[in-house]
Amino acid sequence: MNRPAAATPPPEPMPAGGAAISIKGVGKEYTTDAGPVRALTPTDLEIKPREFVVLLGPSGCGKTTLLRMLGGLITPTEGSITIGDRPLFAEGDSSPSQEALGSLGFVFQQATLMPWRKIWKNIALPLEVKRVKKQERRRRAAELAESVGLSDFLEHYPRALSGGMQQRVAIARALIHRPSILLMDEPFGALDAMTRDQMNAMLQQLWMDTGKTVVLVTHSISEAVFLADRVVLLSQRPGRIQDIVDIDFERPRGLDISKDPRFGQIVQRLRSQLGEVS
Ligand SMILES: Nc1ncnc2c1ncn2[C@@H]1O[C@H](COP(=O)(O)OP(=O)(O)OP(=O)(O)O)[C@@H](O)[C@H]1O
Repeated sequence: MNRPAAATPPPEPMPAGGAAISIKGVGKEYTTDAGPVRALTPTDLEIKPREFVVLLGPSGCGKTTLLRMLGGLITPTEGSITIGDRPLFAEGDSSPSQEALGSLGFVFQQATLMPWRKIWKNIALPLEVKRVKKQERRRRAAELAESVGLSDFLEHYPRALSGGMQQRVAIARALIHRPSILLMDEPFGALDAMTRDQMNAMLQQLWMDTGKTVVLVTHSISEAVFLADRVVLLSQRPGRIQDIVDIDFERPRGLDISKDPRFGQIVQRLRSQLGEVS
């Protein structure tokens, strides 16, 4: 595994003792031709600065819906979301505050790189939009490429990279504007099991090195227990928080932690809870 270096600067300061993300009564009902679809019941959750929270739950329980609302990509039907001390959505807002959006980076299941752009230019794309000078874009892209173990690929094109490497590029791209919070929607869901394990180890190290707050959605119970400080278990649609499980294994966690009997017990507990609701 490529062990990333501690390259990125510390995240933006958060209010002392305050939450990184505060979710109050946030719910979502989609309007469809067949009528309203309630995806998420009004939900409260506080996420601490530098915390690693994993959203876990059965298919269709509203995990992606919640994450996309945190990312300002869709509007809550009710409730409010605050990022640090900045409202992202106040109650009744129909669009997110641009100021709060600056604290957020988003990683999707697909890397969606631009095939005609070199890796460093893919990583630096958000800075190009902000008209940052080329030398500075190149410097910051190289720094982040190092932190995700891709220093040797800056001048390559995406086609030369495996799926896991492309997802590393997507993570670097999401971090290039120095957000304090990283939102990840099944980022490794399309990868094979071995690559996924490596990516989880890389992500844990990156999180430890950079001090970001991470919210990650997954279907995988073992991935959730390996990565999380807290697993937030959502019930079947319409989603609601069914349980919150603290995971207190020491960091860094090695991949062999899955052999620890206590790891197995937590996985089993979550599995039976998921079984109860699916
Ligand atoms: N744009 C939309 N319009 C209408 N209904 C939607 C829309 N997006 C999601 N839904 C519905 O809302 C519910 C929650 O979807 P969501 O994608 O948030 O769940 P999920 O837990 O992320 O599912 P999965 O694990 O399968 O990705 C589902 O029933 C889904 O069909």
